[in-house]
Amino acid sequence: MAYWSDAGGDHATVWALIQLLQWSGGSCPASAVGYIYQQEGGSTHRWVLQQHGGVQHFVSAHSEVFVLEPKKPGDKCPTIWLRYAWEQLAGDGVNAATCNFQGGICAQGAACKFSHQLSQDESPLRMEKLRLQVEYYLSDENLATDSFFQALIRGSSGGWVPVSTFQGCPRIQQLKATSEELVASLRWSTQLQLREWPVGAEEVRRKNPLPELLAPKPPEPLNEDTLEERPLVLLRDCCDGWQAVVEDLERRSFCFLKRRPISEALLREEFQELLAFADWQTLRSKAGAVTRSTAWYVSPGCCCRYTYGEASVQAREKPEWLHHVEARILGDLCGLSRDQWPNSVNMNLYEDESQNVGWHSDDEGLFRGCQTDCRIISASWGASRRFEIALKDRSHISGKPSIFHDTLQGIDLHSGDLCSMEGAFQRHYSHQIAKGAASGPASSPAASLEKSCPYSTARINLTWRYIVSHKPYCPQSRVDQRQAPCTA
Ligand SMILES: O=C(O)CCC(=O)C(=O)O
Ligand SMILES: [Fe+2]
Repeated sequence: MAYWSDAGGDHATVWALIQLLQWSGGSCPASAVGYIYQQEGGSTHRWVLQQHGGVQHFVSAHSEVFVLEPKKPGDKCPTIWLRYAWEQLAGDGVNAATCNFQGGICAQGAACKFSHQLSQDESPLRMEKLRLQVEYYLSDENLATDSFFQALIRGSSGGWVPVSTFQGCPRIQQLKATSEELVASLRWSTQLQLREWPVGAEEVRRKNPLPELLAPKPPEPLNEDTLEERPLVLLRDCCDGWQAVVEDLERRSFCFLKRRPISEALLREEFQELLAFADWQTLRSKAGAVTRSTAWYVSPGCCCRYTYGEASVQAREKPEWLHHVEARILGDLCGLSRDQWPNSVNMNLYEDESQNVGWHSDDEGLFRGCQTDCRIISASWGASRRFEIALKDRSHISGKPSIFHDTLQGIDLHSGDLCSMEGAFQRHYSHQIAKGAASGPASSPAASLEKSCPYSTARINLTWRYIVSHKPYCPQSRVDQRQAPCTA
């Protein structure tokens, strides 16, 4: 049967209390935060409370289990966890006013013996990321086409999936989640049911019936010319040192990588120069959070603005100070003569790993990247970040542009690395800079730099592209309709 014991505030404590609060409609006292509940077989808290005559009866009969003492120094204040739980419930449409624990803010003040610090790994944001990712794997949307999880669920008794399975999934691997963290995050799921017994073999399942697996879609006709039919000058034809990340002849799509060919000292100097001199504009999400900063430079005579979603950035003429960076990268490392240099460069500044650019292709009309062969050259300075690419899934069930998750591959871009996207890559593939750090060890000795130097945490990216279709208001629209030099 059930047993109860006191143990400082952990996830299980909060989860049990939330169950209590939801069930009691708010009559449970705010101080009822110091117990942990476990039961062999993993029945619900609600059932046990019912057996004990309801919350009020249980609280008065077992007052000894409601203690507000940390078990060891550093145990986190249960009310901190409660605050996030409260936000979670409020977000899910539960009337937060019925949760009678003062919004989870610790009312003890300095008298509270618990710790109020949360490490980054325990942050509610990370928990939410993990939960949302697992919920996605088991969602109607994913299971309509994901034969792996369909087979696993159909083959298991009761539809249970071991939590450890998700550790094999690319996004979870990228987040470096432990099984314990996954379990902790899933306690907050309203879509999934978690079975926590036996410990170490926890399982999760959908609350709703499994959707049908849709027949695989017939492959779209590719309609791409072969390189023999229509030659394409690739950067690897211009100079050595490029390794293929994508060499998809069928789709005429290419992505190449050139690892850092220059000294750390020079990279750091260039980073500082770009940081100080570029005309950075902050981009924000709809919720107001800074996603990254950007700067946009074009060749003389052009005034095409660059548009990101709802933000539009004014063009600046490529400045003098940029010339030596362009000469090193476009000239020395890409083997391009001056007249072959791209006529625009977009700069991105990611101040830390929470800033990113989500899945997209560089399909702006300016570059005609989805209509013609398009060469894009990108270079990195500072912190390493994960560059991910995947085939586009245009007819995704969600109706929104999406990717084929099983084609996702990623490379770590370190300081000094060059990356290219060429041919019809923008038509067939999407790319992103994922949130979070790169997965492998950084090749740059960032650790040896001063702590305060943003070079160790921030990343600057320059992306060179050819504007081939100027905006109607730009004077160049009347004079310059040349093809990008990659089209032979
Ligand atoms: O930061 C990067 O490496 C990629 C940036 C990018 O994809 C873009 O600006 O379109
Ligand atoms: Fe891009």
